[in-house]
Amino acid sequence: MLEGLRRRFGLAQFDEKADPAKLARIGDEVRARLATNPRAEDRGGAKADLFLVPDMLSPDQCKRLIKAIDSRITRSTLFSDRVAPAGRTSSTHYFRKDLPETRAATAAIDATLGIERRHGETLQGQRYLVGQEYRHHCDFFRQDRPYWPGERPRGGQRTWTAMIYLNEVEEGGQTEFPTLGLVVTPRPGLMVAWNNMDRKGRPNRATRHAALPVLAGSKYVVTQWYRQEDWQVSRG
Ligand SMILES: O=C(O)CCC(=O)C(=O)O
Ligand SMILES: [Fe+2]
Repeated sequence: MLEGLRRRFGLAQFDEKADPAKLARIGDEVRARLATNPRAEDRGGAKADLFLVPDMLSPDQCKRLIKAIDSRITRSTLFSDRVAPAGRTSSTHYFRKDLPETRAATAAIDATLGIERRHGETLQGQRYLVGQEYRHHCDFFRQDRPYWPGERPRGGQRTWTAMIYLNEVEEGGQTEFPTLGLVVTPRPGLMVAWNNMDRKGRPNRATRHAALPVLAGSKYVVTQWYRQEDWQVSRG
């Protein structure tokens, strides 16, 4: 098919690392699991698969994760070339996977979603100070972007995002999903988990979201992104 036609009709070329059939199956499995979890609250409705699950981590676990984040932190980067450099102003911590608090957090998230550890990216922590934010964006990858050849061999497309708030923010810092009409207020231990794909296994733009600016206090979260294939730290 001609490249121009493909682009005009928004048809992505088939890529086995972003395979709609596989992505739809992962979406179905995780949604079915969360839908039968009495602690999970469905907030995505017909537009997206999105659930809230409270008390994923104890207050003590949250405190220890915050301490780890503060111990080693660097300016957050963007995978996307489309978000303005000012669009993500938080700082990031990459958790060592052998630490007990990292293992406890990833085990709890994996078990709740029913996704195997091999699909999980390195667990990240984010810290937002007053004025810091992450403007509206989607977490999925676009195959027509310069970052895709780099992300593709590292496990391919992103499937689910699971984020757990670690503290209460004095003011601001909510996560907003404008298309879903949803604003989530940070609460320690609360997880928000969503499928970045739609039910046909294609990127779901209804999952567009932002971390609203922190107005007072600070905000700490851990974020787990899952990939269609096995996560690879180095390329190959
Ligand atoms: O911190 C938040 O509320 C959202 C963060 C986010 O969207 C991301 O890190 O991709
Ligand atoms: Fe995001």
